[in-house]
Amino acid sequence: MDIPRILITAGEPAGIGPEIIVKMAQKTCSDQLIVCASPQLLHQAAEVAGLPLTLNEFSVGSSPEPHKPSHLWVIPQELTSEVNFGELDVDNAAYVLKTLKTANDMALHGDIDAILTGPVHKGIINDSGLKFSGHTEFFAEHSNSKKVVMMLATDGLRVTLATTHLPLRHVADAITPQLLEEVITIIDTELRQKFAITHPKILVCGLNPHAGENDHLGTEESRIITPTLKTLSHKLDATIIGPIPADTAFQPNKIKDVDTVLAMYHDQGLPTLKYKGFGKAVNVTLGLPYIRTSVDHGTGLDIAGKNIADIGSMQYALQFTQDLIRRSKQP
Ligand SMILES: NC(=O)c1ccc[n+]([C@@H]2O[C@H](COP(=O)([O-])OP(=O)(O)OC[C@H]3O[C@@H](n4cnc5c(N)ncnc54)[C@H](O)[C@@H]3O)[C@@H](O)[C@H]2O)c1
Ligand SMILES: N[C@H](C(=O)O)[C@H](O)COP(=O)(O)O
Repeated sequence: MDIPRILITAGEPAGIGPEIIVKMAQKTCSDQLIVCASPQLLHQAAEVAGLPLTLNEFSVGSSPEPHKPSHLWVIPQELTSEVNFGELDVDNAAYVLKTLKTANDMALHGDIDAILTGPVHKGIINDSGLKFSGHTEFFAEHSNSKKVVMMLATDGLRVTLATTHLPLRHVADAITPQLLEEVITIIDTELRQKFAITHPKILVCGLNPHAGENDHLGTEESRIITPTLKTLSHKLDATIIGPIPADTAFQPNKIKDVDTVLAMYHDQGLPTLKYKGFGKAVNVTLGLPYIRTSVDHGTGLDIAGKNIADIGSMQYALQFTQDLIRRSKQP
């Protein structure tokens, strides 16, 4: 029997990532769960959670085994500094990126079937002198992917983003025909391949208030978005609707039969998604040569070490990852 291998990165060591992994490890799972993290940190998180944990070092040549509750396979990575939950430490930033690089390399090499990432803290990584915008951009760069797309999904809504971790003042300049064409083509392809949707329906938000209000509140819609959507409607076998004013794009009757809402920027799309589904949503990167998913939340520094972190999103992301793997293996 083919048992998929899912590699989980524990993320920021001082955040809630290690705790939610240890909590999730108590559950059953038909796939093999491997964690790339410091073993000492995972034991520290198990102590905080008051839960049993047995770690075994993972070896690529071993036969895959289904997950055993309270056990985890581990790819050890050394921390530089001891961790106090809730307290960021620049000295451990390189450790975080090493876990991501290890996951990327193993996925490219076919040693694992998917990567599921725990939350990282972008700020502390940059404070350490290492340039980092997010997992999405990191994995795109390290897998040599020309373009990738961030999607967050919960039951009844998938939001995709034309731009990701970009300062708001740069967003308008980034919205070009080429960017929209690349992004929408990836969404169209991946909705078919990863989600088995035969004729994708994509609702595209405008950039400006009221989608530009006939050019009185911005011209990106008439100059860039509308003509590009027209071209793509002829080129792709997909229904592309828009640009729709973002303030009403998420009305239930508008989204009820669309496969994704494409927002022009991070905080145009994600607040709605996180209002609807925080704690039961997943982040997935479209356009990578491997499957990569993540939780919908951040490092939760305010609750780290308190044993109150909820594992809902981690469980949702795990189930979603398993579904993606199964679908990818279907002929
Ligand atoms: N997947 C990722 O790596 C990811 C995702 C989002 C944010 N981040 C990063 O996380 C850091 C902190 O971001 P933030 O404070 O805006 O968002 P956050 O998600 O860490 O916290 C927002 C609020 O939600 C609560 N919360 C988060 N996860 C929870 C859980 N599992 N159970 C219970 N409560 C939970 C927190 O306590 C906090 O009150 C930032 O550096 C951000 O960039 C990373
Ligand atoms: N944009 C994501 C969110 O708000 O949930 C988060 O920052 C994580 O992004 P990456 O997966 O690129 O790290």
